[in-house]
Amino acid sequence: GQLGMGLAEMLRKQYGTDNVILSDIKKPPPHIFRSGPFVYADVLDYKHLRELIINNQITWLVHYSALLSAVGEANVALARKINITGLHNVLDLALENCLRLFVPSTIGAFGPSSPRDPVPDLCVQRPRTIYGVSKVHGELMGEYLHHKHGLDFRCLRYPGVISVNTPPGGGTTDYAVQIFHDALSTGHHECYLRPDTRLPMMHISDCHRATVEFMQAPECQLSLRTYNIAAMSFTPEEVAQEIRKHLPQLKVTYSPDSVRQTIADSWPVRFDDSNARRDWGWAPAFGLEELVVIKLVYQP
Ligand SMILES: NC(=O)C1=CN([C@@H]2O[C@H](COP(=O)(O)OP(=O)(O)OC[C@H]3O[C@@H](n4cnc5c(N)ncnc54)[C@H](O)[C@@H]3O)[C@@H](O)[C@H]2O)C=CC1
Ligand SMILES: CC(=O)[C@H](N)C(=O)O
Repeated sequence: GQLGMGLAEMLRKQYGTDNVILSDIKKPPPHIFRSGPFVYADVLDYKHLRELIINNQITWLVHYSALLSAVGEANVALARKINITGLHNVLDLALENCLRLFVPSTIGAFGPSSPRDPVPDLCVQRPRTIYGVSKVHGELMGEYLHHKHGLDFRCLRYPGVISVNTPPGGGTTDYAVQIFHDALSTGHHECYLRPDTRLPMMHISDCHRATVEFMQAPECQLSLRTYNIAAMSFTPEEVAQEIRKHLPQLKVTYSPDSVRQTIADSWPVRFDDSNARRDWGWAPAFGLEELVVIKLVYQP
């Protein structure tokens, strides 16, 4: 997906093009296919993953494959398979082959009984989506294998990521990507969330940088294996208002979708990322103002 392609690009700049293999079950766009090694790999195919790891002398594994929150609710059986069975395959392979393993978690790993403003790293986690349940399971499995067998498992809970202008994978925070696309094309965005729905968000470049910096942090600096990372929190109304500073004609109408609104209402409104800041020096570069400028003026 979007996040994997961007992260591969960043890692290739640091570690060399041929030293980073991108994989998916979907065909990437031609410029990605040409930009470095790409292989087909299904996370449900354990033997094939093992073959890839051994034949390519893999040392780090970044596991991004997942069904996101809204799509997961629409297909729970598939989400369970990809998000849980797929994760188990990856955990076993990482342990077996002494790989450093990164798996992202999400604001979706919290639920209505978690503190929401702000949510700390350690608190009640009772999410009500299959996506959230699978992510909490991932956090716990990774930490368990770290403590029991020394697996170098690292996990960041990402906010909603504002990626480039391509269709996102069916999440609850996708409107925040779509609204920029609509602002620049038709000038009209129909939002599936209520105007006052506040959620933690992050520009994709901050997300990639956090991931790489966290992966590179010496183990002795980490007091946790799963950290919240934050950059900004906004509502549809606030982001629309900020966009109108540049494109005053933007029109936003609201037609809340009950599935995604219910999910959003159960998620944190703000992330407490003080542990990430203290332990390995996390600091975001983009707030709402900078996000809107880069999206509308430079459009990455
Ligand atoms: N985009 C966001 O706002 C956030 C993303 N994350 C996490 O980051 C990761 C990446 O997210 P995105 O790139 O946004 O999602 P995405 O939906 O764009 O990408 C997921 C990728 O997984 C692939 N996939 C599906 N089934 C597979 C299988 N059986 N084997 C191998 N690959 C398979 C899909 O083809 C897709 O390219 C996910 O784990 C997600 O939970 C966490 C929080 C926020
Ligand atoms: C925040 C996420 O994990 C993802 N973007 C989603 O909305 O499902």
